[in-house]
Amino acid sequence: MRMISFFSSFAAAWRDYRLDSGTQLANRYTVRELIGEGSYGLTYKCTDETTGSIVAVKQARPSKGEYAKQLLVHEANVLKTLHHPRIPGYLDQLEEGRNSYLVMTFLRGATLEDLIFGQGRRYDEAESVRVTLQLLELVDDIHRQGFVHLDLRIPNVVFQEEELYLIDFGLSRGIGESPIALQSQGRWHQREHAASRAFIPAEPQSDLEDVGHFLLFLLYSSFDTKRQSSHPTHGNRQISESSWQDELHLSGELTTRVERLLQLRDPYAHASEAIADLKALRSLQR
Ligand SMILES: Nc1ncnc2c1ncn2[C@@H]1O[C@H](COP(=O)(O)OP(=O)(O)OP(=O)(O)O)[C@@H](O)[C@H]1O
Repeated sequence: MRMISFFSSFAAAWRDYRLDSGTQLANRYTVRELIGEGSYGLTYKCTDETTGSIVAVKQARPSKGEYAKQLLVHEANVLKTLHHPRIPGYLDQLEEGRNSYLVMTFLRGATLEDLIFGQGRRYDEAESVRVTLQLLELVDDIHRQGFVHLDLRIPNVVFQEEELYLIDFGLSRGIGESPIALQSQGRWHQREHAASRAFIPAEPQSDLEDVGHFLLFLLYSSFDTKRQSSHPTHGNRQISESSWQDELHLSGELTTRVERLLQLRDPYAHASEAIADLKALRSLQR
């Protein structure tokens, strides 16, 4: 059994080899460096030789087969429809050999996950609310365009000069739309993050609940330095809901807002309602 798992991870690593700097894709995009990787994609910073501009090229992770390709095509379709200056713009799609690629506008900056866990950035209550409001404004706009993101997590939020951007629309769906592309998947996919998220209702409330977990992550970033007891697992969306109230010692006003986002009481119906409520809190904090 252990030999099988050794060989399957070896095979996955071999199939997911990184493209070297200088590699040309479709005689147009020159790879400069790998900028990030997730479970389903490897993203490269490339030069578009026809325009001279820097672009981001996301490759469907070869070891994840057809499923990663389906997610990439889905993401491309979403980005073709959705338009916002704070999300990547769709540029192109390529098939080369057995590989599929999505070309999009390049976002400079670091993900919130890198800022908190890599650079030790801390967010106090006021800053956590300010950043969450930036996210909610963007999410509200996405909802108004008829979509839900459904994967609002700190690795999917990028900061460029203190401005917030959102990436990874692979799990995004139209509001009310049924789950995508899981029909042909083997059992091993069922345990994975994307599969576990695929059946979440495509409703604005699902995103608002994720925003609640996002806000807790920001708040826990300063809790970490103050006390050395329990803290959320790296990248894990499920922070213990029974304990954060005891651990974080938030003001009553902020606790109520987090609970409403997490749908533990009187849930917000729309992002705009949460925005108005957090803005009211911010004026109390001043
Ligand atoms: N448009 C972009 N500009 C700059 N960097 C990007 C862009 N898109 C993605 N990245 C980088 O690539 C990384 C992986 O991208 P992404 O999250 O879309 O991949 P994924 O495989 O779908 O991830 P996940 O496992 O979270 O589903 C990101 O964390 C980010 O660092």
